[in-house]
Order: sequence, then C-alpha cells, then structure tokens
Amino acid sequence: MVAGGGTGGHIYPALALIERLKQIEPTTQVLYIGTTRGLENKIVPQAGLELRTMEMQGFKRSLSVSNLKTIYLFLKSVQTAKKWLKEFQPDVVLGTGGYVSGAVLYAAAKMGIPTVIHEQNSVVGVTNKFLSKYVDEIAISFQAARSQFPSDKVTLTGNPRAQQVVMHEQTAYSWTADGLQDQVPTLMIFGGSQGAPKINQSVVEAIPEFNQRHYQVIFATGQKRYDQVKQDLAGVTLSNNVKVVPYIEDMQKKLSHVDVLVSRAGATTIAEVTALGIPTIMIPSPYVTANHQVKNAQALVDQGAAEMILEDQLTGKSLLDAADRLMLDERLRRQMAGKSAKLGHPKAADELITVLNQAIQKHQK
Ligand SMILES: CC(=O)N[C@H]1[C@@H](OP(=O)(O)OP(=O)(O)OC[C@H]2O[C@@H](n3ccc(=O)[nH]c3=O)[C@H](O)[C@@H]2O)O[C@H](CO)[C@@H](O)[C@@H]1O
Repeated sequence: MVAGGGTGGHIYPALALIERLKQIEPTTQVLYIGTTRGLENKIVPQAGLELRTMEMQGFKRSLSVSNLKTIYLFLKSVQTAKKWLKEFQPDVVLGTGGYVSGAVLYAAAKMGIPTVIHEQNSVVGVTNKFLSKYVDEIAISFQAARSQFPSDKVTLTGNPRAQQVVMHEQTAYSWTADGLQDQVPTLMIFGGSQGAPKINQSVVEAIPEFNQRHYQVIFATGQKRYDQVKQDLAGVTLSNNVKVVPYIEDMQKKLSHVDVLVSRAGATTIAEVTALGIPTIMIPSPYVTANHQVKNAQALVDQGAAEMILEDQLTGKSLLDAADRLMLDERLRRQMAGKSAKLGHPKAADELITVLNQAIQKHQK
C-alpha cells in the first residue's frame, strides 16, 4: 500500500517506485491512498492504479476552529485506513509525504504492519517528522535530512523518480507530438507541479522575444493558471517554436529530450534534472517552509549544476537573458550537464525497494 499526495512532488516518486516494483515483480499488487482534492486524483488513475481517497486538511499556524476539524479528519482517516489495511493486507506500507501518508502510516504502524517513509526534501516535512517515531525505516533523498531523523532507521536512497527518468532516457520521443520539432534545441519551463504566477508573468513578457529565437520553448502554466495566462496573452501571436500548455503529461518520457529547464526548485524536479544532467535555471519558491527551495537550488548552484534567479529578481528580461545564455552556448550546457549528473541517484528506486524489504524482514525476526 502506498500513501502520498497533495502535490506532484509527493506523487511521482511513489509512481516511479511502483513502476520499478512491477517491472521486477510483475505480480505485485498496489493500492494507492490519496486525498480527495490533490493532484493524485488525476495522476494516479492515469497510471492505471487503484486509488482510494480520504478528506484531509492541514493545521493552521494560528489557533482556529479549523484545527479542530483537522484533528477530527485525521482521527477519522486513521479509522478508515485501519479498515482498508485489514481488507488489503499489504506486506509493507510506503508513505511519500502529505497529510494522507500521516494517517495511513500511523494506522499501519499501530497494527504492526511493516512501514517505510520516503522524504524527498533536505528540510524534513511535518508529516514525516511526526511519523519518524512510529515507522520501521526511513529513506532520504539528501544527506542533509539524515540528522533530522532517528539515525538507526535512515538510509540514503535518492528519489525513485530519478531512476524512472533514466530508465526512460532511451525511450524514443518526438516533439512533433507537442507541435514542436525534433533536432531543435528545446527549452522547457514550468513552475512546479501547480505552476507559479510570477514565472508565468515573466514568460508572458518574454514571449515576443522567444517567438524570434532559433530554439523552441514548451511552457506549462499549471492546470489552474492556464486561463489567466491565455488572457494575459490575448493579442500576442505565438510562433511555431513556442507552445503554451496547462500541464506537461508524460514528463518522464520528455525530460531527457530537453536541453535547458526553467523551474522551481522542488525536490522531485531536482532529482529528475540531476539524474539526467539537465542544465537548469532554478527560480525557488519563496513561499515554502524554511525557504527550503533556495537551499535546494543553492546546493546545485554551488556545484556548477544550475543557475538561480531569486523570485524578486525575476522579470521577462532576466529570464530571457538566462535562457539565451544557456540555449545559445552548447559548450556551457555540456559543462553544466556533467556537473549536474554527478549529483544524481540513478538507482534510487532499487535502493528504496531494498529498504522496503528491510522493513519486512524486521517483522519476520
Ligand atoms: C510549493 C511547494 O510547496 N512545493 C513543494 C512541492 O513541490 P511540487 O510538487 O510543486 O514540485 P516538485 O519539484 O517536488 O515536483 C514536481 C513534479 O511535477 C512534475 N511536473 C511538473 C509540471 C508539469 O507540467 N508536469 C509535470 O509532470 C515534475 O516533473 C515533477 O516530477 O513538494 C516538494 C516535495 O515535498 C517540495 O520540495 C516543494 O518545495
């Protein structure tokens, strides 16, 4: 059983792990537990998996009635999880983050079922912090997370999504499916799994220039922000080398055919770009816990694997200048790609499977 949701950064690592598990052991059965409102409602059924959902919400920092509802929903979800665990009888339960994994993994641990959590970030999320006391094993993606967990449970695996994108590296993909061309250098732009208004605004400003470049651009606005961008682009004609979409599907097949990426510095995106060695211009989200995306991005910048534009310095012009610098200089791209690839974990899914087996073995002793 796998529980994780809310945002793409928690869901894709789970799906990558499942894909690898089924490759190694085709009879593996998986039940995915998510929230009623998260991105998992779209992504998980698309991956052909059974999804069950629970209503969950987060704690507000200030004292409020809504926190009472949060507690009520959590306790109710633990009961629901216990029922589903009894029915499904998993050999092991994996949590990849988000409130739903809190309820499911807590229930599983209390029932004596083997449990593993996967932490994608270098700054540990609240749910995983809470679960760390109860679960058997903890897999991390960055060495920096180690000291934030009980040390006897921790293994550095990397993020399974890294192995998935590498596995798909050899898959043929033609940009003609997106209305673009093969053999033309490609710049991809997205602001995390939900899109980012400031990035969208800067891309809109830069589009008249992108229209005239010899490279091509694929830009995802985020599903919910597409209409706004379309409105902002009213009266602007897009040249054939520029495509604007709400969301990029099948990213695992496309990423290895991207020459430069512009993105937020979410943990899963970083796992992907370093696994493939993609030169990246990171625009960290300033709206996350402990400003962790700046730390994520800085780690890459320090190694020469990425460039960073802070959101308050982001304009159409600064974006365009950074994009041009890399897109028009193949040698620079190659250098950056090599440095980026050194930071990747291309065997992360296999290593996480080893940790799942360790958790099972702990219960067999
Ligand atoms: C705003 C926020 O709180 N962000 C957090 C969120 O990131 P969030 O989920 O937004 O971003 P991540 O970089 O972690 O993951 C995004 C995933 O979505 C995919 N993708 C993106 C756009 C698209 O059009 N198609 C597509 O498939 C990317 O390839 C990647 O696999 O969870 C991460 C993991 O806990 C954290 O590090 C981030 O700080």
